[in-house]
Amino acid sequence: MTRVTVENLWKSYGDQTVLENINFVTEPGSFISLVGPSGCGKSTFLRMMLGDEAPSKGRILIDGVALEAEPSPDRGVVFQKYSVFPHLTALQNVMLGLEFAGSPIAGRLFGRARRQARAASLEMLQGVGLEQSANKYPSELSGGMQQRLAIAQALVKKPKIVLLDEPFGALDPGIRAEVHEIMLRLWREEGMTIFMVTHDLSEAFKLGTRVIAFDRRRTRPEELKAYGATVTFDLMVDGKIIPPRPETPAPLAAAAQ
Ligand SMILES: Nc1ncnc2c1ncn2[C@@H]1O[C@H](COP(=O)(O)OP(=O)(O)OP(=O)(O)O)[C@@H](O)[C@H]1O
Repeated sequence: MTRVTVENLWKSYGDQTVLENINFVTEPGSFISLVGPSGCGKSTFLRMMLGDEAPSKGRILIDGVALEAEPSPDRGVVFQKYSVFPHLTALQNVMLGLEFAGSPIAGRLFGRARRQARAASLEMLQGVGLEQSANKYPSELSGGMQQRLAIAQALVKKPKIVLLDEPFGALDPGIRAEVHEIMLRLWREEGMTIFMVTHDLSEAFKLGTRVIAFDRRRTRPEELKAYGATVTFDLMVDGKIIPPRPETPAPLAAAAQ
C-alpha cells in the first residue's frame, strides 16, 4: 500500500503564487477529500499528483520515491466531465488503457494478451455494474453510467493512486449515492489511495478518511498574487485534527541521508 508525502510544495504561474508550502503525509490506503474555495488550487494540486505539471518548489514522494513529472499507470484519474471516448464501446473504452500500457506504439494487443485484457476489462465493467452494457456506446448510457465507465477505465490498470476531480458533481443525488457506494467498495477491495476534489462538504466527510482544506491565509488585494493557498485544516474523519509535521532538526535530517 502506498504512502504519499507532500513536502514543502509550491506552485506559481508567472508571478501568481497559487499554492504555497503544502506539507502532509498520507497513511497507506487513505481516501483524502480535498476541499477549498474556487480557484484555491485544488485541481492544480491534482495535476501535480498526476505528473501533468511540475511543482515550482518542493516535491511529492510516492513510497519515498520522488514523483516523475509525467503520467504513469500508477495513477488513474476521473474528471467531472465524462472522459470516455464517444466512438468506442464501453468495453473498448476500458480495454484501451490496457492496450496502450501493453503496446505503447500500436495501441493494440493480440492473442493471449488481448484475451486477458478483455477478461480484466469485463471484470472491471462488472465491478461498476455495467456488464450488460459492454457493447454500448457512451451516448447510449446515462450520465451515472458514463461516470461509472470512467471509473472502470481509470481503475482497470490497478493504479496505486486514484485522482478524482469532482467526479460526482454532475450526477443527480440518487445516482450520486449509488456511485459513491461503488467507489467505496472498489477503494476497499483494491487498497488504493484516493485523492478526491469536491465542493460538497458532506460528500468530503462521507467518503474521505481524511479531509484537507486549502485556502489563502492572506486575502488583501495587494497580497493575492504573492501568496498562495495552503493547508488551513487537516482532519481525520473521526474528528482528530492532525498537527502540522514538526520540522526535522538539521542534524537528524543529515543523519537520515
Ligand atoms: N495553466 C495555468 N496557467 C495560469 N494560471 C493557472 C493555470 N492553471 C490554473 N491557474 C490558476 O491557478 C489558480 C487555481 O486554479 P485551480 O483550477 O487549481 O483551482 P481550483 O481550486 O481547482 O478551482 P475550482 O474549485 O473553481 O475548480 C486559478 O487562479 C487559476 O486561474
